[in-house]
Amino acid sequence: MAALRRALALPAGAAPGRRWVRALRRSPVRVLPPRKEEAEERRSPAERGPPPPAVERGSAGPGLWYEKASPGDKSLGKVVTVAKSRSFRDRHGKVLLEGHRLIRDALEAGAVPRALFFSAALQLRELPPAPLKGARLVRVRFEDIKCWSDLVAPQGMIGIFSKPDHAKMSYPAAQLPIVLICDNIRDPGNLGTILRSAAGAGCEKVLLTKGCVDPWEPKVLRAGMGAHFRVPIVANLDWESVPSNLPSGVRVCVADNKDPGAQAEAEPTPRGAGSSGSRSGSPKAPVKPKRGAAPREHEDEEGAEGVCTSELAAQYYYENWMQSPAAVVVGGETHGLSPDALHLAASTGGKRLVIPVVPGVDSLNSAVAAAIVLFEGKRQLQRRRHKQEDERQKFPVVG
Ligand SMILES: C[S@@+](CC[C@H](N)C(=O)[O-])C[C@H]1O[C@@H](n2cnc3c(N)ncnc32)[C@H](O)[C@@H]1O
Repeated sequence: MAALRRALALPAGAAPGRRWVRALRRSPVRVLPPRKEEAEERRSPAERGPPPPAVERGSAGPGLWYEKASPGDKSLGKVVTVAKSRSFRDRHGKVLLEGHRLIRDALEAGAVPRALFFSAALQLRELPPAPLKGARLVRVRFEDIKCWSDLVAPQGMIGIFSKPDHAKMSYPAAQLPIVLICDNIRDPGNLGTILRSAAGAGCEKVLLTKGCVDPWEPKVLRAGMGAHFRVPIVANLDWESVPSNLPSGVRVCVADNKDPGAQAEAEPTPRGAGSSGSRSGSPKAPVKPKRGAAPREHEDEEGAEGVCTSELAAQYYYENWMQSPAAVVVGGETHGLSPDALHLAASTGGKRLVIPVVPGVDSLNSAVAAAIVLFEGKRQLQRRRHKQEDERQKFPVVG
């Protein structure tokens, strides 16, 4: 039991599940006698010193001791499988990170490693050594890591970290005063791609409402390509707590695929029979949903007393909307924008931003829509800054 607990970097006394117990029974990992080991865990890494002589060990630098897993040790593979599960993340507040680059990014941002499995001591030397001193380091065969890995090209390194707390991490300075809000994004590939775009645009932060896929799921991490350590992510928010995570005076806009300008053009037109397909009309008029029609997010669930979301004006995304600070909501793959998102936008004087698409195409992928709107926000901001700079140069303040 203690062996698996140690491998999963769980505190002494943590109650492991049945799967772990089964894994432990088959574990040939060599450990200290349990009681002694648990006392050992309570000591600081500095007090602990090198691993006990019962464990074959090596050194990757001053004070950096690692254990060598014995050949044929199957238990570590199980450890990795368990550590990939959502229940492990939720119950123990730990996440699994794979790949040298991602692990280095995590360490540099201040994430706390608990256990690290690696295949070459050289790789370990390329990581910042200080945070590693508190972690259990285990050298395993590259072949084993390849078996456990989810990557197409495994990099020989897998780590178990405390689930990063955005408030305690350090990120590159934001370059775009936009908070992106993900409203029920369920697909891991989409969420990872959205995070990557938000990090690429230099967003302030990303809020994930309850119902979004867990950002620490391996597929999200994979698609995120390191974005998790470049932009703060606040997950699992209910809509009541979204406003307290936004800057004051923010205007919340929503990316909306329901283009009112397109409604009049529902009939398909043969290719070449008219313009390029994009609409010339403006979507600006607020849309009032018809009573009795299929429930649409614009309907006000709170009745006449609530915020009238049907009054949320629509405009094309390339028309001016960017003001600092801003927030943008992108809707989920299946249901699109939630009534809560529309309420929040209406209550902050926000707009619906429509990316026009050709007739017959219902919507874009949520990650694509998010990227288009974010980078357009960035373009508008830069254009305004350049204009202000030009004006300053044309009319310098004398005095
Ligand atoms: C796949 S779409 C949602 C489709 C959903 N079945 C619906 O009809 O609402 C996911 C989200 O991407 C964004 N989106 C997709 N296409 C868009 C467009 N043309 N303009 C603006 N946002 C768009 C919206 O936020 C939308 O809620």
